[in-house]
Amino acid sequence: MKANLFIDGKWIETEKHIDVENPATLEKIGEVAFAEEHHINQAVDAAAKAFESWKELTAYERASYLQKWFTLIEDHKEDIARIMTIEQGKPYAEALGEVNYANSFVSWYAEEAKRVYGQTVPASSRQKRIIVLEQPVGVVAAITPWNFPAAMVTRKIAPALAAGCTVVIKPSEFTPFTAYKLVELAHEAGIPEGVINIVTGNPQIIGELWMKDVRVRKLSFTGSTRVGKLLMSQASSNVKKLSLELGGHAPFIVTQNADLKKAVQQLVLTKFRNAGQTCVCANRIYVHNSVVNGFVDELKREVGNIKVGNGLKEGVNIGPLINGQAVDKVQNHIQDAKQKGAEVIVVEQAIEEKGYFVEPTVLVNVKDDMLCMKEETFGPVIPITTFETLVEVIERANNTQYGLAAYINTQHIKEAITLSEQLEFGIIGINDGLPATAQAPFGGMKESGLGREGGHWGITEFLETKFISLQI
Ligand SMILES: NC(=O)c1ccc[n+]([C@@H]2O[C@H](COP(=O)([O-])OP(=O)(O)OC[C@H]3O[C@@H](n4cnc5c(N)ncnc54)[C@H](O)[C@@H]3O)[C@@H](O)[C@H]2O)c1
Ligand SMILES: O=C[C@H](O)CS(=O)(=O)O
Repeated sequence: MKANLFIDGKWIETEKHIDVENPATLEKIGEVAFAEEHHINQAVDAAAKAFESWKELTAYERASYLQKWFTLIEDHKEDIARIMTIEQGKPYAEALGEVNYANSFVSWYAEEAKRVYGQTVPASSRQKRIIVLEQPVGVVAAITPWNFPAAMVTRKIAPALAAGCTVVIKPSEFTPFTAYKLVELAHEAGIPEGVINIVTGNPQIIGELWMKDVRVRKLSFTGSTRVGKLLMSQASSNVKKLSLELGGHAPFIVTQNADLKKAVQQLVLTKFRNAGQTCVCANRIYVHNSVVNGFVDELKREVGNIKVGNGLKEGVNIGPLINGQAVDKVQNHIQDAKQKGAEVIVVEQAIEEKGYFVEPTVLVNVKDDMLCMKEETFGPVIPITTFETLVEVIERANNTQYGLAAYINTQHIKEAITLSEQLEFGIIGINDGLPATAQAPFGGMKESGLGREGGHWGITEFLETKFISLQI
């Protein structure tokens, strides 16, 4: 595979390239363009020029372009899913699911474009009339991660275009081909030149240039909290609007009133999706001490059915991690827990290939001072600890700098409501390990980010509110 830059409606060759590897086989799968400084600035030139006409289209005209893009993504979803599995590693069925999830944002925002309403406000003076408009913010810089190479792209581009904004986007250099394919289809859908521009290269240089460019009025970033803080600092030089979707460290609480079989099913769903490489996966499992033995027995039965391998192979549930650094981090968390007294239960696998694979691992008798209880593990590791009271588990679950997702497993309504209201997280799944959906607000508190993606919340991130006072 090969991808050139796409700027102002044209594919642009570059002298330098970045190799992209298949994390399941470690083979080179292709090379992606490496943007020089003038390309990075040209992308903003193109987006700024296109904004002047794109913002003047009616919401219905923009919606029509998005609908055509939706149809082309649907027609090519198998190709996109295959690209994703080869460059990111997730099993093909999961990749196909992500393409459908990604495309649901395109269809949702094609409709939401038509519901960007203004307001009139009763004036306190008889001589005045108050009108409130919502207008597109302008050129958006979107920077996206490798773990959801399609959904994190459309979750930004679709609402931005629907609102009347234009976009310069930099996907992760680990998984660029999915994003380039989506942009190719947007071009095929007739979305005018300059409305979407995509570059890859040196992330730090691209970020610095876009953050200091005053024509870029909005940064929409999804990635680690570390990089999010860096970009936030750079963006402050010209007070850019910010949407930050950052790291998470989700608690997964199983009370004494939980349906243990269902709780285990939801845990496996949230934990092993994308081999545990999701911002909302359960990272800390708190089980009431009266049910922990039954829970662990049920979990062992469920995890014992999991198969690790190349995501293109039938029956594989978990693919490789994205790179060797990711494997080292996960193994470090496992060794740290073991040294501090955890019991390590590894689900042995017969893995034929030499990729970045990690076997599903359950850690029992986990203590709060272990690394896996404080840092994003981002791998197929389930640390289990116990608790006595709701007050205790709420305090321990909230004792983190993150605030993205949390999970509650109980059949007791009062417990569910009490926990939901007191847990400091932007997304709460009650007996639901997979809450994310295009119509709901996705995002976090504390160091998990700013703003929301999805639903009407997602389009307001790309709008400026203007107050007009008319003296008559
Ligand atoms: N909250 C969410 O919705 C969400 C979704 C997916 C992933 N994440 C988080 O993202 C992280 C995993 O993704 P990742 O490893 O790609 O994160 P990352 O922060 O390393 O990279 C994210 C993007 O930022 C770019 N980048 C890296 N350094 C940069 C710099 N100095 N300036 C500008 N751009 C830079 C990368 O090339 C990539 O495109 C995890 O922490 C995960 O929790 C959060
Ligand atoms: O990891 C990041 C994604 O946002 C997870 S989800 O697919 O949106 O739940």
